[in-house]
Amino acid sequence: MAASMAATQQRLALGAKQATFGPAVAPRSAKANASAKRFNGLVAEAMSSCIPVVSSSRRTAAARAPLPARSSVVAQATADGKFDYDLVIIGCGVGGHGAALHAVECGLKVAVIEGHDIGGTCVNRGCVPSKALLAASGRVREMRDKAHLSAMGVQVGAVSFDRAGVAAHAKDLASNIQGNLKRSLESIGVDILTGQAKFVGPQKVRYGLPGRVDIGGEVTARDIIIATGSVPFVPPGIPIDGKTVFTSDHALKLEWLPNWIAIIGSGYIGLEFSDVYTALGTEVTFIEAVDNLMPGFDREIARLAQRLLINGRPIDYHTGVIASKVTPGVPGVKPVVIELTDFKTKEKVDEIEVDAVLVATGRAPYTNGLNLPAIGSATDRRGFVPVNEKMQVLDTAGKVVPHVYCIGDANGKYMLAHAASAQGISAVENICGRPHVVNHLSVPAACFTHPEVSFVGVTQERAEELAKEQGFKLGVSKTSFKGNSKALAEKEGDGMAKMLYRKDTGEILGVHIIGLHAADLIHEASNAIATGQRVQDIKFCVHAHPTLSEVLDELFKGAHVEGPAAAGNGAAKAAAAPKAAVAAA
Ligand SMILES: Cc1cc2nc3c(=O)[nH]c(=O)nc-3n(C[C@H](O)[C@H](O)[C@H](O)COP(=O)(O)OP(=O)(O)OC[C@H]3O[C@@H](n4cnc5c(N)ncnc54)[C@H](O)[C@@H]3O)c2cc1C
Ligand SMILES: NC(=O)c1ccc[n+]([C@@H]2O[C@H](COP(=O)([O-])OP(=O)(O)OC[C@H]3O[C@@H](n4cnc5c(N)ncnc54)[C@H](O)[C@@H]3O)[C@@H](O)[C@H]2O)c1
Repeated sequence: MAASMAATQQRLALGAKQATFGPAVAPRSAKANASAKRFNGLVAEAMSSCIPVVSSSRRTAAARAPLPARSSVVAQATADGKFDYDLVIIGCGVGGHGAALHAVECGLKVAVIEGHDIGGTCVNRGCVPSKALLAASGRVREMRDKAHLSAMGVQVGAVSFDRAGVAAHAKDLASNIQGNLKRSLESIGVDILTGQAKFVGPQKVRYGLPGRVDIGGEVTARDIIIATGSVPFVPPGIPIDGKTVFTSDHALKLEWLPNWIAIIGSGYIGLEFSDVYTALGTEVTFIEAVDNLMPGFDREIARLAQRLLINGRPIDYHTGVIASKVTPGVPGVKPVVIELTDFKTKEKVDEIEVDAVLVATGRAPYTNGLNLPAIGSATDRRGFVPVNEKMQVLDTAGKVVPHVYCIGDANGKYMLAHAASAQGISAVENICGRPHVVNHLSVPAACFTHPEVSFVGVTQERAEELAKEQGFKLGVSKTSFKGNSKALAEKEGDGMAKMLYRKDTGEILGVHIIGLHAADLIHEASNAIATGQRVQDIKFCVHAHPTLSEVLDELFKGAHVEGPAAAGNGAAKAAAAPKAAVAAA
């Protein structure tokens, strides 16, 4: 599984390289982009329109911007002549894309049906453009940090940036990567069908675009994967005007930089945008329903994150409150008014005025319109498609619907891009008759702030509960970036890593990192969990010096397993290695 995932990623990287050096490079200037749009309907509509948001009271059924692209494809039947395709994937975000690549590798005849833009949220309105904004604004922050630079003997003059240039970087990157994804599918013979798809019966899907008789059709497939993703969730009482009150969909366009922005929600999106905004000179006020900021993170890591990412920056916060009513303003003329209500008592506690509001309160599945009753299924009350651990869709009685799978944000298991892709690969494995289950506890997560925060597995709070429930002794090992030569050379000693493990078996339960390049560092831990490596084994692995990865090396070496498991295989393997090397020589 890890190998096929890596292979998929390699193909993605290859696609990117081809686009960079090959003839199909997307133009970078705004003018050139404009002309490219005329030829690439997929890109054009994606970039110029906003997707619907889900309000808690009403699901916006408004059609996504129409995608004038390919009309219906006349498919040649599968080998047995029974179906048009072996596999049809509804939705071509990163989940659908990953599944399609793996399915072709497994010899299946595949079509994807995409209703809006290839690449979905991640490429067009998520991971990719947000990381471009973080990269550019992070550079501004770094170059303006005179104290940090002068401590290394470096002086810089005034540092300026061009907002439109930063925005163009994000837009161009998304457009490039969207093109790469599309080409990577076309090059291996995946049919890309355009339109919103819905079930019209078992193993049969109809797709099309409102008002476009030239686009659409009906296809049959032996297996179908639903990969329709998610859209921003907006709580009641918050009207989105896209100008002064907006979601990440609008914020990523960086159309203006308010002097003061309130960010509702201090999760991934809130934190990453606070990093972008404060680096570019905007003051931030967090409004968080829970009593502490970053409630989804391990408490100790969240406290340090608060010190590093919040306290030293122009950020204040209100916790334990919700924005019960928001009245949009007019940019530069009239402020936005936010009524704050105590989350527990429901009493109005305050009113604040800001220039803009970013709503970052989670995401809702985009699953309406799929017509699940046609296959005997229905979404749960939050709109997620119910699945079992093999990603097979369940019917209203909880039984497996044959030949239908759901992956990614639409099933709500873990709303991350790489989780969607891993689930897609897993579903294809199951379709091919090789039973497979994704271990979500080995799926890493990262927040790309400066410094980054990353983790895999459970928090310390959850690990303590597990230790009590299951009667084992919990081990906690910690290291600091302050003792790491590479981090100190970079004058980036702020940060820590923490590992939670079972003292009796050495099983790794969770690893949390905050510090320079934490998002890259976490993979040694996530791979260890995925492959069942234990502390007593991994502590014998050798890390290059001086590297940040030694933060993890120390973390593993600092762990102590007790009892019979303590010796592990590591010592034995380490002792055997020289003999093996001699034998090989
Ligand atoms: C601002 C932001 C930043 C993010 N950053 C990261 C990050 O750094 N790392 C990370 O791992 N995750 C990140 N995420 C989350 C990540 O984007 C999602 O988890 C991921 O995109 C989910 O992939 P998916 O394939 O399930 O769905 P999506 O990417 O949402 O794709 C679903 C696709 O299905 C299409 N579709 C929907 N209904 C139909 C239909 N009926 N017929 C045909 N097509 C349909 C949609 O148009 C869409 O293209 C971020 C999200 C946001 C909003
Ligand atoms: N780096 C990444 O991997 C990355 C980056 C961005 C987004 N994402 C994904 O996108 C999804 C959405 O991100 P997000 O930050 O919107 O959601 P989130 O679930 O990470 O955080 C939402 C926050 O909003 C708070 N909240 C909810 N309702 C509220 C209300 N009415 N008033 C005040 N606070 C409220 C919650 O307590 C929580 O802290 C996440 O599931 C995440 O997986 C990932």
